[in-house]
Amino acid sequence: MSYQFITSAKLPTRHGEFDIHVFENDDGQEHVMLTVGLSACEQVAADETADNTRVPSTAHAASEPPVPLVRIHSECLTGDAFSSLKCDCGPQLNTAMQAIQETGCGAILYLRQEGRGIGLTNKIRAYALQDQGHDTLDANLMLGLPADARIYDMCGPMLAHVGVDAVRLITNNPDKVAYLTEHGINVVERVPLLVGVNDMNADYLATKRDRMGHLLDKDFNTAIHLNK
Ligand SMILES: Nc1nc2c(ncn2[C@@H]2O[C@H](COP(=O)(O)OP(=O)(O)OP(=O)(O)O)[C@@H](O)[C@H]2O)c(=O)[nH]1
Ligand SMILES: [Zn+2]
Repeated sequence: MSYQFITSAKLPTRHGEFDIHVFENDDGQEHVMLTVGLSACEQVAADETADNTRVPSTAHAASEPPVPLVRIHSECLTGDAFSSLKCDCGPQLNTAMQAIQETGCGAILYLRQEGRGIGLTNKIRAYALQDQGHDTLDANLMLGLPADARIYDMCGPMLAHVGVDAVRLITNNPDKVAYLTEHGINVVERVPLLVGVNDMNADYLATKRDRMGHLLDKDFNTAIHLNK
């Protein structure tokens, strides 16, 4: 599958101004990236290269350009748009946008892989099974669907478009770290993100921790609580 950059524009948000970039794959599926400060990061890097012969190495290290803070976020219509309490997606998205604005250098890759890649209709079918008491993993399996059908091969081309080959990745999901690392993107740091825990999603988070390998501790409190 190949991914083409289509267009970009400014996007003011309540967290600050981003650039929004749209990409399309061969099937016409759209993925979106929000960026802030990446051209500024590149400018620092370019200045560093130009000054390299004159700047002592310690000073050079001190003024290294920041590694962009990046969130790979999978579409969740119910959480991102409708403030669902069944998951943590909405608070994760907002917190990541805020944190990236605060660092001044980073990106949100908003991947159109609703319902961990099974699509909205199947996710709502899975929710119906969850209403009957099944957990998030079993509900997918009972529908004959994979636990997680997502792919991440669009991330490399999207990041390359803005010159990023090293990231501080905001995630609790080790699959994302592994995928990027295996595909030539240096994950300098994993930044845990735990926000939006409530009585309605505590079991869901526990299932992700206990059955899906997500890096959340017993009481959900080892992850850094970024701003809510
Ligand atoms: N099939 C299914 N998908 C869900 C469910 N709840 C949330 N999702 C989807 O799960 C995706 C988000 O994945 P998560 O497992 O919450 O988190 P992650 O992206 O793997 O990991 P983090 O980077 O730590 O957030 C979004 O596409 C949601 O639409 C559910 O109960 N069933
Ligand atoms: Zn969600």
